[in-house]
Amino acid sequence: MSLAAEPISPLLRTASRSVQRALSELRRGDLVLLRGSDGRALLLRAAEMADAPSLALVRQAAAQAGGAEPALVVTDKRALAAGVLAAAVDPAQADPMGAVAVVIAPAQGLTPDLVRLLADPTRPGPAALAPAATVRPWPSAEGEALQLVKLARLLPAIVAAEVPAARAAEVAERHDVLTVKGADVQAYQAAGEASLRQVVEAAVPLLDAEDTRLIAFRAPDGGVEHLAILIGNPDPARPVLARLHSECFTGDLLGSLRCDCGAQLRGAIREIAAQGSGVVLYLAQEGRNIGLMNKLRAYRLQDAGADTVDANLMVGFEADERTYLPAATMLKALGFTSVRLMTNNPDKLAQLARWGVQVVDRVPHIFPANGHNIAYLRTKAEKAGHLL
Ligand SMILES: Nc1nc2c(ncn2[C@@H]2O[C@H](COP(=O)(O)OP(=O)(O)OP(=O)(O)O)[C@@H](O)[C@H]2O)c(=O)[nH]1
Ligand SMILES: [Zn+2]
Repeated sequence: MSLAAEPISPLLRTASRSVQRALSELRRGDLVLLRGSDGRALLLRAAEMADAPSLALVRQAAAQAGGAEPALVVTDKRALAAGVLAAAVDPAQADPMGAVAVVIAPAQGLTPDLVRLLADPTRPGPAALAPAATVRPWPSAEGEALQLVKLARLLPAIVAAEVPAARAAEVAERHDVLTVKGADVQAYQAAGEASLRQVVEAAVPLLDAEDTRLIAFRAPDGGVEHLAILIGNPDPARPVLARLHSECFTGDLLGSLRCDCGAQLRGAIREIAAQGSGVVLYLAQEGRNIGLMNKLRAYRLQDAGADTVDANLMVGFEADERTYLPAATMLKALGFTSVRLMTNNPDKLAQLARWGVQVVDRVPHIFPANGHNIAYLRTKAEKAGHLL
């Protein structure tokens, strides 16, 4: 078993440091100054925390430097759901996950009510006023700002005021605001996922698989942690029985009946133990990588009639925000270059191959519906192409 010890480049170290700091500022509701890779500068904060005083501060700080009125930036999916965009945007303009930034600049100015109404689908407010919307093709400062709030696990919406690039440093200094570069936001994610490193390995006998070791991986920025659940002693020279499991707090831990995650996790462990050896990768990608809070928002919309795919779009995310680069990195670090993959999800097969892991076989991984998750399973088959 090799230790994945690719040295982290000084460039990535700098990028991840400033991105991580920006995430923490945004989660606290503080301002951040983003120098977009399109050369533009935005003073921004997460829409989720915007109230009257914080909107006033953005407005005043930008105006002082000859900047623009604050606008609201959401994804194309959210703008469509909120009725601000009339038609889908050309996917050629989208970021690598498929999102396009849409800037909404209401003629009467941005108010906390309008921000809430347009950004948060679970908190309806007064009727929308059909404000003007501008599409910003990728890469743009707005697109990079949306990636930041997604990484911060907040609602994918920001309040942003453009300031003249020449005065960006002055604005940041006067208001003691952290500056982050759009190029660093772009570099951060893929590079971090590709350089996960093993931190610790320990024996953890499981009810259904006594001969089990947990091998913990951490991203070099100290952030996300993923686990390999290694059962028995798989021979790396042969295709390894493997399951990629995305974290589901509600299903895995609480036994929620809304999904099939708990049954799939325990079923994978049982099946691998029965066959002798294999690995479950437990990926920190809660809610198809939108985070638990946003998944609960999506559940609210599902309770009001949306399906699991549309609910994600209405909150402003893609239907599925996962990449399996971390999974491929972990498999290779464990010495496994070919797998028999337990899944019904064609995207997992395609992405593993894309990241250099050979999938020699697909093992269906289907469990009986439970009365609460029938619509969820049907939607995965009909809309996400699941092989059920
Ligand atoms: N956003 C969102 N995430 C959900 C919902 N229901 C379950 N999830 C998440 O979906 C993920 C479960 O996916 P997996 O079981 O790994 O994979 P899959 O895409 O179903 O594919 P399989 O390999 O066939 O099981 C977990 O991260 C769950 O938290 C939902 O309604 N909305
Ligand atoms: Zn689940």
